[in-house]
Amino acid sequence: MAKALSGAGLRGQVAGKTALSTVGVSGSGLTYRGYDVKDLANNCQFEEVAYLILKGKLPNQQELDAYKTKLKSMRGLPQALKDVLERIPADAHPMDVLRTGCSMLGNLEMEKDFSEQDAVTDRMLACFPSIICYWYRFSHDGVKVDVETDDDSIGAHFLHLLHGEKPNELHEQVMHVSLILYAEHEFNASTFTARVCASTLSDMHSCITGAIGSLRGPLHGGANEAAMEMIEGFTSADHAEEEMMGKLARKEKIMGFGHAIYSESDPRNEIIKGWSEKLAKDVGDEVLYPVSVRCEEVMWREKKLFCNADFFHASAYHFMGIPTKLFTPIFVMSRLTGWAAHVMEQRADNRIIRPSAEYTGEDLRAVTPIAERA
Ligand SMILES: CC(=O)SCCNC(=O)CCNC(=O)[C@H](O)C(C)(C)COP(=O)(O)OP(=O)(O)OC[C@H]1O[C@@H](n2cnc3c(N)ncnc32)[C@H](O)[C@@H]1OP(=O)(O)O
Ligand SMILES: O=C([O-])CC(=O)C(=O)O
Repeated sequence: MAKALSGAGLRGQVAGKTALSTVGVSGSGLTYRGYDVKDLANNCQFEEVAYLILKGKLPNQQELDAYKTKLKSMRGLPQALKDVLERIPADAHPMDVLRTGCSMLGNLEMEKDFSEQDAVTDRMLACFPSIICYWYRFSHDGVKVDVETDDDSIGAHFLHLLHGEKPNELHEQVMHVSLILYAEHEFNASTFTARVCASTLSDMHSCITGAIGSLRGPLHGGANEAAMEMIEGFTSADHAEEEMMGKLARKEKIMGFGHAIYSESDPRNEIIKGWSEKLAKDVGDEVLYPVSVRCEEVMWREKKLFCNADFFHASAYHFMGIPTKLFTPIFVMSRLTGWAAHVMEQRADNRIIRPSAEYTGEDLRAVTPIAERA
C-alpha cells in the first residue's frame, strides 16, 4: 500500500528530476541551468535566456541573432485565429483569451509528432504577444493591429502592439529583466500541470494550455494582478500600513507575499524592486512605489513574510502603462520557455504521472433501489 504523505500540497516531496533550475537550494537562490538568475538578469536579453532554457546553452552572438530573426518571422497570426479572438468579449479575462488562443493554435498548427516540439515552442514564443495584443486592441480600441512588427525583442514587440508605438530603451530593458525573472521555476504548480499532461504523451499545445489555466489563479501567477488591485487602493504609505494591519488582523491573505519553497526571500524580488524604483523616478511617482515599500516593511515586521516575484512586478508594469489585467499574460509569455523545456524533459524520460490517493469516503455499501431512496 502507498505511504500517506505527511504534508498537504505535496510540500517537500520530490516528484521527479530536472536539470533546468534549482529553487532555494542555498536558502534563497535561483539558478537556470547552473546560472544565477541575478547574473542572467544583469547581463542577458530574454531571448538568450529562452535559448539557454530550451536548448541547453547560452547562445553565441551568431546563434542569438539567428534565433531572434527566426522568432521575428513567426509573429503573424492565421486568419482563423484572428476570427476567434475577435469574438471574445472585452470583459473576458486575458488569461482565458491566451488559453483559448493557445488551444486554437493547436488546432490550426498541430504538433504532429515530438520531432516538432522545438518548432511549435518557438512559434508560441513568437506569437503569444500577438495573440494577447490582437485581442486586447480589437476588443478595447476597435483596432485590428498589424502584429508583424520588426521590434528586436519579444518584450518590445508586446509593448509596441499594446501602445501603438515602439517602447523606449528603459521599458524594453525592464521587459527583458521581467521575462528573465519569470522564465523558469522548477516544479511550481503550472509547470507541474504541464508535466502531468506531458506524461500522458499529449501534445505541446495541450500541455501549455493546461499550464496557463494553472498559472491564472491568484495563489500563483495571478498574484501580480491581485497585488496591483490592492496597492492602487492605498493613497499613501501610512494609509497602506493602516490597511495592511487591518488585513492581517482579519487574517486575510495578502497577494504577492510568501512562497511555497523560499523561506526568507525570493531572489527575484530585489531585482524587480530595483527596476520598479527606477521606473517610479522616471514617471515621477510619489505614491505607488512608497506604498509598495511600506507594504513590504509591514509584512516583514508583522509576519516575517517577504515579497515574492509578483509584488514589485505590479508597480513596475503599472509604471510602464500596462493595464493590470495584462500582467499575468506577460508571465505566460515568459514561463512558456520553462513549461516547454519541462515538457521536453518529461518526454525524454517518461513514465505517466499517477500518484495514489488516501481514501476518506464511505465503507463499501449496496445500491438502494431508487424507489426506496430518501
Ligand atoms: C510567482 C508565484 O507564483 S509566487 C506565489 C504567488 N502567490 C501569492 O503571492 C499568493 C499569496 N501567498 C500565498 O498564498 C502563499 O504564501 C503561497 C501559496 C505562495 C505558498 O503557500 P504555502 O506554502 O501553503 O504557505 P506557507 O506554508 O508558507 O504558509 C505559512 C503560513 O503563512 C500564511 N501566509 C502565507 N502567505 C501569506 C500571505 N501572502 N498573506 C498572509 N498570510 C500568508 C499562511 O496562511 C500560513 O498560515 P497558517 O499556518 O496560519 O495557515
Ligand atoms: O515556485 C512556485 O511555487 C511559484 C513561483 O514562484 C513561480 O512559479 O515562479
